[in-house]
Amino acid sequence: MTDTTRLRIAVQKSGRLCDGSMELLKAIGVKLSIRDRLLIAHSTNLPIDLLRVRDDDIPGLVMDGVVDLGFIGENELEEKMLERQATNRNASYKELTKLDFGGCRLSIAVPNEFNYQSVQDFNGKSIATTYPYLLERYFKQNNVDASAVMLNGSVEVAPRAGLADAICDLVSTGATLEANGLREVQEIFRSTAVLIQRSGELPAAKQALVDKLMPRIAGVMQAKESKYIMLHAPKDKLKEVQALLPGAENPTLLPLANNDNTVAIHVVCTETLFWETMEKLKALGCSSILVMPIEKMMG
Ligand SMILES: Nc1ncnc2c1ncn2[C@@H]1O[C@H](COP(=O)(O)OP(=O)(O)OP(=O)(O)O)[C@@H](O)[C@H]1O
Ligand SMILES: O=P(O)(O)OC[C@H]1O[C@H](OP(=O)(O)OP(=O)(O)O)[C@H](O)[C@@H]1O
Ligand SMILES: [Mg+2]
Repeated sequence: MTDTTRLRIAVQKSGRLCDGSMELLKAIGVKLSIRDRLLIAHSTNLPIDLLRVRDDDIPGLVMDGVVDLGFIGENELEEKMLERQATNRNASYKELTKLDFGGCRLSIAVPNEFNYQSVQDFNGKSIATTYPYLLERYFKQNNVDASAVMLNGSVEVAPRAGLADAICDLVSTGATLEANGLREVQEIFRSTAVLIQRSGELPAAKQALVDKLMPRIAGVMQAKESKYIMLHAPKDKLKEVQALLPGAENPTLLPLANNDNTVAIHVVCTETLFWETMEKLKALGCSSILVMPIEKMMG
């Protein structure tokens, strides 16, 4: 019998979302004992079980209430939602937070020799994709009469293999398209990984655990974007120096031994400090400029 008191979280077993999800769980203090072959992994320090599955299965597991939470790409989530709505199955869930990994776009791409002018060029054409519902919604919105050819993998070889005129697939750097002689012509959906929860109420203890973990997730993501900055600055340039530091509030000013004209500034910046800004600080007379990563943050 499965233990229903433990929070069940679905994660992709291997693939583009796996590292981001597992690193995040580790960073928020969930210790896991993973055995590669096994579908289920138990946390050794919290009442959490991980279900390690193919990403396609995650929206359905959450919508059917089989798991409490799931890490999933918005593209897959939206596709499965449309599919379930079309077949009168429950498609509800709650989005807890967007995540800072899994960023990509779903785009239509055509062979380099395809003379593309506008989306109307797809009338009467066939497009290979793993996301037929998202693609059909897009064509419907644009009054295009095209057909989707469903392929679960190797979508990018479909035009060369004579299976379709164009493709609609995920793109990040564009390297896959380029390697297959294809050109991105139309973005139809922008996606990032998200953490979702099943709809309906969780038992109080599970909800309390989710409520404890969510600020930790926010803290980890905020820490990744933030930097701890230390520098020495001329006292008479403090205003100018502060104006250059992105998202910095209330810096700490510390006196320096045997130097009345200079102070040390310690500050947390909520954005990356670019080389250009460091060069401007130097030009103002600042020295010993250090930019350090922050591991965790709490308000
Ligand atoms: N190039 C990319 N860069 C960033 N994120 C991506 C990229 N490709 C896909 N993703 C995101 O990661 C999710 C999983 O992609 P992946 O290629 O690992 O899926 P898959 O081959 O369907 O894996 P599975 O075996 O679990 O079904 C995608 O649905 C998308 O949200
Ligand atoms: O624009 P790019 O940076 O080239 O990324 C896009 C590729 O990444 C994903 O596949 P992945 O590499 O995860 O392999 P898969 O096809 O086996 O899922 C996606 O399905 C594209 O094929
Ligand atoms: Mg998949």
